[in-house]
Amino acid sequence: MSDTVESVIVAIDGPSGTGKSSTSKAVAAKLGLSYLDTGAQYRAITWWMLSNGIDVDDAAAVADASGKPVILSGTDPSHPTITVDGVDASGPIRTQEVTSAVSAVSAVPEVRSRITELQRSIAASAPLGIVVEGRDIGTTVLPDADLKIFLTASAEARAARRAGELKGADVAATREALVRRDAADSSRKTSPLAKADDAVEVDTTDLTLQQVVECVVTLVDERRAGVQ
Ligand SMILES: Nc1ncnc2c1ncn2[C@@H]1O[C@H](COP(=O)(O)OP(=O)(O)OP(=O)(O)O)[C@@H](O)[C@H]1O
Ligand SMILES: Nc1ccn([C@H]2C[C@H](O)[C@@H](COP(=O)(O)O)O2)c(=O)n1
Repeated sequence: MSDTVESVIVAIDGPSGTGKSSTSKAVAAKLGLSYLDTGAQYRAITWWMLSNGIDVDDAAAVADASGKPVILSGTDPSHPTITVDGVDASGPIRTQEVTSAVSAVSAVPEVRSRITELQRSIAASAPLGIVVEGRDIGTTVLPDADLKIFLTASAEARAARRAGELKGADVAATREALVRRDAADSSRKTSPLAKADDAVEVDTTDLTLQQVVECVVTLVDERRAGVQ
C-alpha cells in the first residue's frame, strides 16, 4: 500500500464576496495545495488595459490588445502574487477603477480564451494539486475538477463583509455595486458566472469562515477517500 496522496484539483466558484478567496487560500494552505485567484488575473489584464489607454468599453480594441501583457501568478497560498510585465500588480488591481472596469474586460472572448489557457497550464503544473477560485472554473476552465464548490451568501451578508473590509464604506452602495457586478458577470455570453451541475453549493451566509473551510476540507477528504 502506498502512502502517496494523489494530486487533487478543487474548483471554487461563486458571486462576489461569498468568501472564495479567503476559503480557497485557507483550504489550500491546510492541505498543502497550490492556490490560484483567477479574479486577480482578470483584474491584472484590466489594469494593463487602463494603464495603456485602451478603451475598456471597446471590445475590439480590448481583444486586439489581449495577447500583449505578460501575467504571472504566484500560487503559494500564504503569499499569492501577481505581476504584469514584471511589475507587482497586487495593489493596483484592487482599485475602484479596476473593479468598475473588470466585468467589461472579462466579457471579451479573446481575453477569456487567453486567461483560461493560462489557468489550465498553471493547474496542470501544480505538483500536489491546486485550489482554483473564480466564476467559471467548474463549468469551463476545469470541468474535470475532482471537487467543485459553489459558494453563495445573501447580498446583505456579502455587502456587510466588503464594507467591513473597506473601512467606512456605505453598506447600501456596496451592496448595489456587488449586485451590479454579479449581474454583468452572470449575463455575459462567454462562460458566465454559473454553478456547474455537479458542484456542491455551500451557503455561507450564517457560517463563519472557519466553518466554511472545515466544510470544504471535509468534502476534499471525502472525495479522496472515494466517498461521493
Ligand atoms: N464565512 C464568512 N463569514 C464572515 N466573513 C467572511 C466569510 N468568508 C469571507 N469573509 C470575509 O468577507 C470578505 C470577502 O471575502 P473574500 O474576498 O474571500 O470573497 P470573494 O468571494 O473572494 O470575493 P470577490 O469575488 O469579490 O473577490 C473578506 O473580508 C473576508 O474576510
Ligand atoms: N474565473 C473568473 C474570475 C473572475 N472573473 C471576473 C469577474 C469578476 O467581477 C472579476 C474580478 O473577480 P474578483 O477579484 O472579484 O474575484 O473578474 C471572471 O470573469 N472569471
